[in-house]
Amino acid sequence: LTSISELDDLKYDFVVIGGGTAGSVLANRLSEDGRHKVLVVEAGVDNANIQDIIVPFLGPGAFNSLVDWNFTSIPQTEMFNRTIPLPRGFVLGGSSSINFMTWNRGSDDVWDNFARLSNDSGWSWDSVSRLTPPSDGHNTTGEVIPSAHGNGPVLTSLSGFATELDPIVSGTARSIGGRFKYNEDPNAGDMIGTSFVQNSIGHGARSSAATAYLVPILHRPNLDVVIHSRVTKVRASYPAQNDIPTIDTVEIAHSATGPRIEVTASREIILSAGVFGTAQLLMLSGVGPKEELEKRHIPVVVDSPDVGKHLVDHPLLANYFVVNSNTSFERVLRNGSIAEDLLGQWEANRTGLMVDPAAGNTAAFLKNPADLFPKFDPSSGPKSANIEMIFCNGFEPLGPTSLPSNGSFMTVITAVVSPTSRMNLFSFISDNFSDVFIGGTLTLNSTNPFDSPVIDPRLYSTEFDIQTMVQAMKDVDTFVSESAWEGYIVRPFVEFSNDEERAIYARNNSITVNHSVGTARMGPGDGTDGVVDSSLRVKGVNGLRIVDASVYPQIPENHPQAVAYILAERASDLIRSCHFE
Ligand SMILES: Cc1cc2nc3c(=O)[nH]c(=O)nc-3n(C[C@H](O)[C@H](O)[C@H](O)COP(=O)(O)OP(=O)(O)OC[C@H]3O[C@@H](n4cnc5c(N)ncnc54)[C@H](O)[C@@H]3O)c2cc1C
Repeated sequence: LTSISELDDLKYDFVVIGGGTAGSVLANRLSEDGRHKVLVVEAGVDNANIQDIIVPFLGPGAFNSLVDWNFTSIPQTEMFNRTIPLPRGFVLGGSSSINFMTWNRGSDDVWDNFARLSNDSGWSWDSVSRLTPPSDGHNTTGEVIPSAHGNGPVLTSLSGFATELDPIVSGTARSIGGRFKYNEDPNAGDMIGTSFVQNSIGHGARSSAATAYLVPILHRPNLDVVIHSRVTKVRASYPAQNDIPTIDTVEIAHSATGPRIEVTASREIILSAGVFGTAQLLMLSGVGPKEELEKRHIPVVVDSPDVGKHLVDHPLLANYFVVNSNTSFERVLRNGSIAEDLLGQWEANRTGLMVDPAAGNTAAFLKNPADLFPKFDPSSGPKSANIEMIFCNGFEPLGPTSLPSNGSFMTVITAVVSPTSRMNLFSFISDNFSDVFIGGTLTLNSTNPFDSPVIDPRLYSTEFDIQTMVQAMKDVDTFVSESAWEGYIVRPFVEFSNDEERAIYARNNSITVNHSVGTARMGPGDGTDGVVDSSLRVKGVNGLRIVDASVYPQIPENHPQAVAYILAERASDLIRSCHFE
């Protein structure tokens, strides 16, 4: 449905707010047995027939377009007051429809850590992906362990277009070993090492939550999906019993000034509006830090101090090298007719450069060297990294540097994947938690649901984060100085003589990997630590759960979309166990 005026009945069993990554999974699982009426309310547009979404190489074309919310951070103090773009999917499938498609389930200790932080052993290591053959059908022996993969509907595969970098990177990892050792399959429980990248791609096209979970079930008579419709508030329709209100009503609008329509849910409302939308909607509905709500004259339903706190993302830096190459992909970015030919090839038989995201076919997840921050490792455990490097066969325009008009390039993307810009200041020095909170925040800009919230990820707000990025830059230099790279690398695009120069460059040029999480995090029991309990129920009310990346109790040290799918699959089981006899 394209308008709320098309809804003929305003009463459902379940209402899912947001038809994004997690919301699409819930829509599917909750409507599966046909006995419950489910409504999905999506603010954004339809995902069908949008070329930048479907063709993997064209993915970045979706940023800053009509399928992107186009959020921007406030000026970042530790980045010379630069503002950082924060894209999010404004479309069915949500961010899974516009992301870079890298597929990491996380190490087993990411999941064990979720279980520890929520005091719920149910959050354990599990599998949800199905591996399909790469588009070029190449022999993948030694690049992936098929038995480590499950049978969920999202199609995942290795790259379908080999690049000259692939054998150099994997060969270097095998010869250098140590921190850079070769890892046959990063999705088999241990992420550490250098591997071939798996993507949420099947048969040369993006596999998103919309294509895998939502579109195939749109015919179900007990499911309604309405797009172009923004939820502006959730509330209780009758007085609280035992002081605990039951949230059962969703207010929806097309525009800031347009009429509000109310829909009720007899069983549950599930908030899956993503890391920015969910926290904003909670606060607009009176669930949030008391002082923040009172400042905006919003009646307090629940004083929930963690709403909008602990926002954290992975800082990203593009490291460029001038290389000897005839195949690096910037020729496609510079010349429209080459791009057209490659698109023609993709349309004809789903082969060629367009079948992969330009994100690179190989990546490494590394621990910091032991002497960088001795005895301090904020990651989830020994199989989770501090640093990621992604090797891209061309110039990735990620950050303020524009594509030079000539020359061939390699980009090595580096990221800090265990950032500490999320903690209390002293929490990692001793067990004495301090009140000095240094994590990122999301707060309201106004009470208008159509205004963007104020987003402050506080990138590089700790010494650990900036020094880890400097280490990552030096790790790249170490890796590419091995003999396998001789004759290929001409020179680094930017030369550094010391770590101070590296740190300044990182602060000046970093963006994020778009992995924001944590604004409504999960906490143990019923206490005020955390917005939701380990079953993802909002503390202090009945009838409302949150299922999306905002509930992660710690940022996973990997690309987080697969974590959202797994989270939503388990949430569906939890909800079904309460309501499905
Ligand atoms: C540009 C980009 C690149 C990324 N690259 C990768 C990658 O390569 N690999 C990886 O693993 N992860 C990647 N990620 C991260 C990953 O995609 C997200 O973490 C994940 O998809 C989040 O899922 P979600 O369900 O929490 O939110 P989303 O998928 O963002 O879903 C939220 C949905 O709610 C809707 N919504 C919001 N507010 C409202 C409202 N008020 N009313 C109605 N609907 C609303 C939104 O329109 C959206 O559809 C990337 C993200 C982005 C943005």
